Amino acid sequence: MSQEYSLAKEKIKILLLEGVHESAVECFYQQGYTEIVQHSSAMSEEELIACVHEYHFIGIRSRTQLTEQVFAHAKKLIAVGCFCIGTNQVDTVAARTYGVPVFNAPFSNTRSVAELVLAEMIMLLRKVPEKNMACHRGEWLKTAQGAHEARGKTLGIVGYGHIGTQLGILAELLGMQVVFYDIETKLSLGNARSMKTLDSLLAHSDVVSLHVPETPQTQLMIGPEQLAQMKPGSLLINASRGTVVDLDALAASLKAGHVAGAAIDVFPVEPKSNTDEFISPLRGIDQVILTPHVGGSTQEAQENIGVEVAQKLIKYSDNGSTLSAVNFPEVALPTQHDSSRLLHIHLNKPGVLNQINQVFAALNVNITSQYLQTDSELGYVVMDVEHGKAKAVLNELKNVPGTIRCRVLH
Ligand SMILES: NC(=O)c1ccc[n+]([C@@H]2O[C@H](COP(=O)([O-])OP(=O)(O)OC[C@H]3O[C@@H](n4cnc5c(N)ncnc54)[C@H](O)[C@@H]3O)[C@@H](O)[C@H]2O)c1
Ligand SMILES: O=C(O)CC[C@@H](O)C(=O)O
Repeated sequence: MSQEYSLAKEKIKILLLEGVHESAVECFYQQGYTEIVQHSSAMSEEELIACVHEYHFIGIRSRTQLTEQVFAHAKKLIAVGCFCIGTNQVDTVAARTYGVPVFNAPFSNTRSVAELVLAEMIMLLRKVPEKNMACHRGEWLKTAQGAHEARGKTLGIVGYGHIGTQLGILAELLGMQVVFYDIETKLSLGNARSMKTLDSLLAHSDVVSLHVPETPQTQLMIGPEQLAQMKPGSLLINASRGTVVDLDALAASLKAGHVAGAAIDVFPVEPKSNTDEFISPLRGIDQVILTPHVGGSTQEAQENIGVEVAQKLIKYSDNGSTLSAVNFPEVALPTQHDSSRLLHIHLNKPGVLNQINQVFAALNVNITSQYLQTDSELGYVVMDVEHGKAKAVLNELKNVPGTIRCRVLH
C-alpha cells in the first residue's frame, strides 16, 4: 500500500523512452512538469528495475516490456503512458494490482497504418518488390507477368476496427471489392461485406490484410492451414502484431509460390534498438516488403500521440481523471476548486466503501463531492474535502483494509 501527499509538479519525475515525440515534452512543460528524462531507445527489464523507483510516470512505445517485476520495483509510479495503440507490452493486470492506470492513444496513428498498407498492396500487386531487388542487382525485369491493377480485386480485411475500416474505405476508392472478418458484429462501411468465417475470407481474397490486436485468439492465427486456404497467387499484409502470423510457414508458402508476395511490418521478436540485428526467416525473399514496425511512424501520428497521451497523464496527475485508461475503472472528473481531492484505489470487496465513509464521519470531515467507479476487482473513489482536512483523512484512509493506494491532490 502506498500513501502520498501531492508533490510540487517540478518534483514529479517523468521517464520517456523509445523516442516519444517532443510534442509530449512540450505538453508536460506547459503544465509545469519539468523533470523529464528522455531516451531514444527501449530499456531492458534489468535496466528498468535499476532505475524505475525514481519515476512517477513512464512513457513507452511498443518495444519496452513493463513486467510484474518492473511494477514491483516502481514504488513511486503513478501511471504509465503507452504512446501507441498496443498495450500488450505492459502487464496491465500487474499494473492494476499496484494501483497504476495505463493509458494509450487508441486512434492517432490509425490513418498512417491504413495509408502504408494501401501503398504496399499496390506495390505487391505490381510485383515492385522483386523488380526493385532485381534492379539493385543490376538486372532488368521489364515484364507485365503477374502484375495487376487493384481495381476489381478483392481485399480481405481481418479485424474491422479503426484501421481496418479506414483501409476498406480507401480501397473502395481504388475500385476494389472489400470483405472483412471480425469476431464482433460490425457496421459495414461503403459496400464492404462481412464474411462469416476467416476461412471464407481467405478463400475469396486476392489480398489479405491483418488488423487484429494481440490476444490469445490471434496468436498464430495465420499458420500453414490458413495460408493453404488463401488463393494461389494472393498476397498477405501484416501490420498488426508479429505473433499473428507463423513466419516460417509464410516463408515456405512464398518459396513454394503459393502466396505470391507479402508485406510484413511487425515481428514476433523485434530488435530493441536500431543498432541490433533484425533476424527473420523472410530476409532475402525478394517478393516480401519488410519494414521495421513503422506502420504508425509518421510525424503527424507521433505528434498527435505525444499530445494525446501526455494530456491523459497530466489529467490523471492533476485531477485524478482515469477516462480511457485501459486497465482501470474510468472516472471523468471536473477540476477541484477551493478543495483538496483524495484519491483512493482499493480492492472491490464488501465493506470497504463503508469503512472509507466512516473515516470521514469519525473525523467530522464533510465530503463536498464524491465520484466512484468499480469493476469486478478494483474500486476507485475520489472525494473532495475542505482544504486543511485532507492530511488527517489520508492518514486514516491508508489503514482501511483493502486499500491499494491513496493520494491527495491540492
Ligand atoms: N504497425 C504499426 O505500427 C501499428 C500501428 C497501430 C496499430 N497496430 C496494431 O493494429 C491493431 C489494430 O488496430 P486498430 O486501431 O484497428 O484496433 P481496433 O481495436 O480498432 O480493431 C481491432 C479489431 O479486431 C477485431 N478482432 C479482435 N480479435 C479478433 C479475432 N480473433 N478475429 C477477428 N477480429 C478480431 C476487434 O473486434 C476489432 O474490431 C492494434 O491492436 C495494434 O496491435 C500496429
Ligand atoms: O510506435 C510504436 O512503437 C508502436 C506502433 C503500433 O504498433 C501501435 O501499437 O500503436
